[in-house]
Amino acid sequence: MQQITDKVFYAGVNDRNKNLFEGLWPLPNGVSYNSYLIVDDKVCLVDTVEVDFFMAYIKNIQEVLGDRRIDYLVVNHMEPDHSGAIELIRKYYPEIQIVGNKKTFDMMRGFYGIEENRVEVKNGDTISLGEHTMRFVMTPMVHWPETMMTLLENTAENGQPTERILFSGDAFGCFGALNGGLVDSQINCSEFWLEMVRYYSNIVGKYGTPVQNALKKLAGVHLDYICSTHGPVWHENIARVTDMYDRMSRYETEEGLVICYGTMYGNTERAAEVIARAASEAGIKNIVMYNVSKTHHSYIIRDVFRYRGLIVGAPTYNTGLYHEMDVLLDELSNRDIKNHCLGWFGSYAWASKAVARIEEWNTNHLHFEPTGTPVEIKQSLDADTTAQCVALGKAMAERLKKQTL
Ligand SMILES: Cc1cc2nc3c(=O)[nH]c(=O)nc-3n(C[C@H](O)[C@H](O)[C@H](O)COP(=O)(O)O)c2cc1C
Repeated sequence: MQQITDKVFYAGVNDRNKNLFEGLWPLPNGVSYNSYLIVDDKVCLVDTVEVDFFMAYIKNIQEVLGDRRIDYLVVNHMEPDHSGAIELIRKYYPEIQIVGNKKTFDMMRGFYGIEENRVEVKNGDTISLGEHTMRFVMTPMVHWPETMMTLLENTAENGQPTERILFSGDAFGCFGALNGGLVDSQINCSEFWLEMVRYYSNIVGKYGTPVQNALKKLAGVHLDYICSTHGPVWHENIARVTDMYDRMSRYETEEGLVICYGTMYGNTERAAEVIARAASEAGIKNIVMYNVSKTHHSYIIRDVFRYRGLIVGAPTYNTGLYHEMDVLLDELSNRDIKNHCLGWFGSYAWASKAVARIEEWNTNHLHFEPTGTPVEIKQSLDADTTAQCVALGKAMAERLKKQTL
């Protein structure tokens, strides 16, 4: 049994079996589905877990509660990795009242056919559990329309709560199973920071404005714990994770460059090496390079959220753009990323299309600031195109050094 405060317990589970979260995102270190129990005069369960883990989950709950019944189930988020166990929870606790907002219940009807024992809440509504009160904060599109957060406050005599716990749904969550420890102060969090960026950039990244709106609603509220639905409970690092969310949702980046290329026979790759060397010589320290066919795109997208500069290059393939690069540019376009510079290059053997196609992606979808002169390499690098690659790397470095976008 894992306890967070005198009244709040952990009931979640770890998934070290799944290869791809949402069928898309690699889980090298697994993932946790977090669920919490508030045990006050009334008992409240906050979110559930993916249904495959139900037997482990119900044992966790019973370990905390014994035969005690659960009065409420708060559903902060309807994504099935958190709502999947609702139907089974209702079988064990048939009188449980489900707390959600109007959109939660629209989805609950569609996903699970549940229409009864519902308590509908709006932004700012409260439910008292005894010594603690739950306050509901609507945070639509972080990252589904029904998303909300639940702020648990103790009922202080002078009206000023002395303890606040935010059950934040997927916000502030990250990939990575919990290996024994739960609260950040009990564990070495180093592996979680980049995984939080990867989680945010790939899954929530499109919704910067709704995240900013949510952060505004929480501004000035002193929090003692943030209990998200994936990864550690934040206690010591609350300022760090809220600052990370603030910066990521404003698409704020560090000085740095992602160079990403597709290649079959190495000519495009050689050009990427020349560009990287030139950017490095011009003073850029943070340069990461990826072969788009080798590295899962979620890691590339993560680093695009970290660094302001992006240079992409790929061969022409069947009168189009090398497929993996097309896919990556589509994925990046889908995330409404702002405040970035883009350079590009490509190679071909008889009729070039790659460079034009990358430019189309940028003009029509990405809208990054075009930086440097694109380079087209026929068959292999020669002195001319080598010099153009040097110029492209240098131009990007100079642009990144200027800071403002
Ligand atoms: C299956 C295939 C399709 C290709 N299609 C085209 C094409 O439509 N137009 C063209 O100019 N070159 C085409 N090429 C040639 C490559 O674009 C060219 O050799 C390029 O330099 C390869 O870059 P790399 O050495 O980085 O793999 C094709 C090559 C392959 C293997």
